[in-house]
Amino acid sequence: MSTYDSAREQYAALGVDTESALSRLKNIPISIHCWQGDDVGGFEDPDGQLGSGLAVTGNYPGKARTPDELRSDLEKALSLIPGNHRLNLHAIYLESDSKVDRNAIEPKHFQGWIDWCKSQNVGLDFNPSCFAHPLADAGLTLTSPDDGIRQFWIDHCKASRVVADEMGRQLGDKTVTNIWVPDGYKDVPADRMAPRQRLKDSLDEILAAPTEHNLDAVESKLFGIGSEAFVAGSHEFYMGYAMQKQILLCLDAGHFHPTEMISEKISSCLLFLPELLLHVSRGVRWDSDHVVTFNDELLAIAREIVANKVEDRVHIGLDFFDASINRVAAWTIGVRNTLRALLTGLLEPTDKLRAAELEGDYTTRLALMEEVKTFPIGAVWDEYCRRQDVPVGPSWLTDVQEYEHQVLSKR
Ligand SMILES: C[C@H](O)[C@H](O)[C@@H](O)C(=O)CO
Ligand SMILES: [Mn+2]
Repeated sequence: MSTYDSAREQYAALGVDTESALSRLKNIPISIHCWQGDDVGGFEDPDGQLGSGLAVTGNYPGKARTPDELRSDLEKALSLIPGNHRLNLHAIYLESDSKVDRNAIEPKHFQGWIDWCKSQNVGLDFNPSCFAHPLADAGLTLTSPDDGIRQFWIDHCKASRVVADEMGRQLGDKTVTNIWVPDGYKDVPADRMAPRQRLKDSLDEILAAPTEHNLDAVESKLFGIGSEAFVAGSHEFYMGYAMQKQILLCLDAGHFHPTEMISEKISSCLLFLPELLLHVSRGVRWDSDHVVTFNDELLAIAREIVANKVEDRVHIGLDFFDASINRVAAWTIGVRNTLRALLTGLLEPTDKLRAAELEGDYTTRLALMEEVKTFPIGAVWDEYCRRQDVPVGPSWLTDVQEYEHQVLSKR
């Protein structure tokens, strides 16, 4: 008997069908963030500085310097990840022979990405980039009291929605467009209301035009480097805004107090919002954007999605950037972990756990939850990788090392 057949029997005895878990997993796309591939650099300016509270540490050789290099690295990662996924692109990854400022971006500047996504059977998500720009140096974009600066960023976000709508149209899909702005203050503000009023007014203007192939999302944050005392786009702000407009709220796992978990928020948010976007990340003491590991919070996030059967309402994006390790490996580790966590949730005996809970039998609930933790999820995962024709176990690392030797080390 194969290890998979034996695992299937073990799960079946608990009332869990491994085959239906695998077919559900196949239909859950992960939106893979392009920015892990080049340390959030983009292709506007090779010497551009990141800033706006975003920081990437590490100097691992071989980062992508051009769109073609980034696409080649993504193709390598995709070949090691089971399933069909999406690409999450920032506006700074545009392609143009001449300088295009952010307020002038057009779909044509992203045609190369759209065509690549089509060729790879990959969906596409988008983000205006309200950072790493002289007009963001003061740390204020959509909340700026300077009308000219504020209008510039409003126009960038409007243009981004036009780009996203066209991406969705060409790919026969809906593009999720996520707005995150760094705006805040290092020290205690004298006025918390006015910046938030300006943010609300800016968003109202940005979202006024209807789109057909685009879903809007807004992302909150507790604090950033340089905005330790106040961030205009707080959780309460965006939760209220998303509810009022019935748009997507983006929950980034690194954007809350370190003991505050987004897994706990998913069910509450979905009672009041149509859909959610997640930025699955891993903060270590702060919003440090480490590669996601197979830890308790990742398991809890995945479990909330599949146990509640809300995978069609929760868009799963990744958001980490580690420049201290091989970047293709970073993607591969993060996406494989996220899928493995979803599979773990899909293999949970949810019906039995919920029945025990309803009967007030918390002993059975706890006992089953603990026993299932050491069930052979690895054998089911390996079977999934085998069926999807991607490397089983850690053998993918040899592929990445070979790619590093042949391609990355020559950059
Ligand atoms: C580059 C990303 O969009 C950015 O990380 C944002 O999503 C964020 O999480 C900022 O802290
Ligand atoms: Mn994020």
